[in-house]
Amino acid sequence: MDTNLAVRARGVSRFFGDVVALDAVDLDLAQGQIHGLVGPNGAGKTTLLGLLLGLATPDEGTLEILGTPAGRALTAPDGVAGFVDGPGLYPSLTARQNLAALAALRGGTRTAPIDDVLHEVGLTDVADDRVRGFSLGMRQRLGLAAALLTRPRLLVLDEPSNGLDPAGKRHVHGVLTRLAADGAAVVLSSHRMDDLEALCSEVTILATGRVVFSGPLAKLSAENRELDYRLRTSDPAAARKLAEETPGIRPVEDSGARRDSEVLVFRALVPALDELVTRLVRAGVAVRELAPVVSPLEAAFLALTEQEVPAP
Ligand SMILES: Nc1ncnc2c1ncn2[C@@H]1O[C@H](COP(=O)(O)OP(=O)(O)OP(=O)(O)O)[C@@H](O)[C@H]1O
Repeated sequence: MDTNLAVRARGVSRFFGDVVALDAVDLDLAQGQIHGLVGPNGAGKTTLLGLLLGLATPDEGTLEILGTPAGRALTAPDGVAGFVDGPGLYPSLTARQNLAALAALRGGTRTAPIDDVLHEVGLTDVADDRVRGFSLGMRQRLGLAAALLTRPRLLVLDEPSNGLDPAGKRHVHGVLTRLAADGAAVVLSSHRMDDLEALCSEVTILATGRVVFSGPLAKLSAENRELDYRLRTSDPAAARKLAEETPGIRPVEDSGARRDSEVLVFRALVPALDELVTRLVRAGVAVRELAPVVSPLEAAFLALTEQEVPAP
């Protein structure tokens, strides 16, 4: 067994009647890493996270969590915390009382100080307010605080950025990054590719219950993959002409960009892109914006799950 792995799944399947929610999933989650889980609706993300939380057991395959084979009993494995389908909270209790109730359930000895976790997720000011009046984002943060209370070595989160405003999101990202830096494994699902790219070192892409990619985000980089790019310059006409003359640059006509638009959209590999930028600079054309229309992760997601690329 690889002791650096927080999770090792081999051939894990899970069925709901005729529905194959997970189909022979292999997954390695390393300690000290934040791992993103993406996939279209119904791909099996929540089902997989539920297995890690002990909410269900695999119908086929083997699953090791923090070095222990997942048994048949439906209990959260020791050292694992998190939630799927939103955190379970008592609405009539305050944030602090919710955490105290959870700490009492855990025996109180192995938990982190309540004030510390409230501070960590930025809920100190509303610690004594009833959860009934909390927004979705505040509930998400309290759910995270509840998970942190148990000092998890594996944190499992389903759409943790749901309902968070930009400041709340930054807060949560900071918490997760610190947790991973301290050696915990974090796995989270999200439909927000920008969140995953900002946070995760590794991703797994699921499609209809199967793993279609799993590995470092860097492996999905633009190096070996043609992407669509948007280019805005000080001289759109000159830029268009230079792009047409540069080998490997293909204009994308059906992208919604009009001929007279200031923005040029084209498809290219990175070396052709480098060449075009060099030619623009040499011709005295200033590059004001050059960016992929969709990020490398989103492009891979769309390609691997066979979804249509939206027009820019
Ligand atoms: N309790 C259940 N009973 C029957 N079918 C289920 C159950 N839970 C999940 N499924 C089915 O299993 C498949 C995977 O569902 P799951 O919720 O894991 O997907 P998901 O990737 O989390 O989707 P979403 O992005 O919409 O949350 C779907 O076809 C779903 O309908």
